[in-house]
Amino acid sequence: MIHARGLARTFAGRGRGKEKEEVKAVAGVDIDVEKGEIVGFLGPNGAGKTTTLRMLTTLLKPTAGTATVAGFDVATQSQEVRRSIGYVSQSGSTSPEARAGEEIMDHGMLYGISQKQAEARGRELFEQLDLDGLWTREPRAMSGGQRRRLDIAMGLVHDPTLVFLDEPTTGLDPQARANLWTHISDLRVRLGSTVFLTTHYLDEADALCDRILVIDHGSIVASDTPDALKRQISGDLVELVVTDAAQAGAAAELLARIADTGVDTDTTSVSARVRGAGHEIPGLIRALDAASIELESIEVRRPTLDDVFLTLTGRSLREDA
Ligand SMILES: Nc1ncnc2c1ncn2[C@@H]1O[C@H](COP(=O)(O)OP(=O)(O)OP(=O)(O)O)[C@@H](O)[C@H]1O
Repeated sequence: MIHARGLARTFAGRGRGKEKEEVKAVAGVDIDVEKGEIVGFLGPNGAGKTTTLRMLTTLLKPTAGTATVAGFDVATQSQEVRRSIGYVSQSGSTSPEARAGEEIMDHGMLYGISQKQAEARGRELFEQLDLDGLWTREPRAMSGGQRRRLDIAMGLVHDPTLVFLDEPTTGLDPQARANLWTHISDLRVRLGSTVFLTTHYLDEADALCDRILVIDHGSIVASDTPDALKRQISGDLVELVVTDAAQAGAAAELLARIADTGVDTDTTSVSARVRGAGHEIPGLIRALDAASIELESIEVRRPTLDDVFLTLTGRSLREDA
């Protein structure tokens, strides 16, 4: 559905001095997305997510590389690409004064479907996306979650085989986000859609996506299932907090015996990654006890996607987001 090779975009710097330098927003990415996949495109602010999405949706010309989307070339067949895809931008596309139903019908007709078809399809999408009873409501009088679902309905009214969603849940409360995840997953079940979405949220990518592409500084640094990415991290994070900072060194020595990585010590806190921590912890506690090291707490944490990101890029995605 999406096949990009060496896709790149450079922007001319507009400022003075260092700001005049070119910005390599996307530095030559290869992307393959197959039919029916839900793929998450993840990365911190400024990593190149929106620029890539805008190139794939033909809104921005690449400075190098090639891409086919839904079987059409983004450079030479932009009309065909646009007719085959739905694109829901970060800001949404509804006008606050229009009525929701009119908006969706106008949008369908813009894509060349008849008024009758647009109304039938629009009403069907309202039902599927829990927007029943809101056909004549103005988008400005809707909740954030309802407005975002209306944006998605607009992106789907012409039955695209491939949908691009740019940060679909940013700004929504946790319940509205989880609700939207269900609707996005349903798109594939009901319509067989392929979904390519950008997100800052690791939990979103984890819950929703079959596969995750991580982009950092314009390059793709990982592409795999959420589970496989998490498996790349060796071991659970074990963190001990000792009562007396003077005993941290001795605790670090004992932790080092079972650790798969170096041990980090910060005043009273001592941590390291330990493979199979569940088996190793009882012995560690006995050893600490025998050495009369008093613990304030012990915590074991399974690897998260944030750990994957930290390992790949040396930065925490959560901090950046
Ligand atoms: N029109 C432009 N002119 C100059 N630089 C740009 C332009 N658009 C984007 N950039 C730069 O390209 C880089 C990538 O931006 P992009 O919007 O693709 O990142 P992003 O991953 O989508 O970020 P965010 O999560 O904040 O939306 C950034 O350094 C940005 O400042």
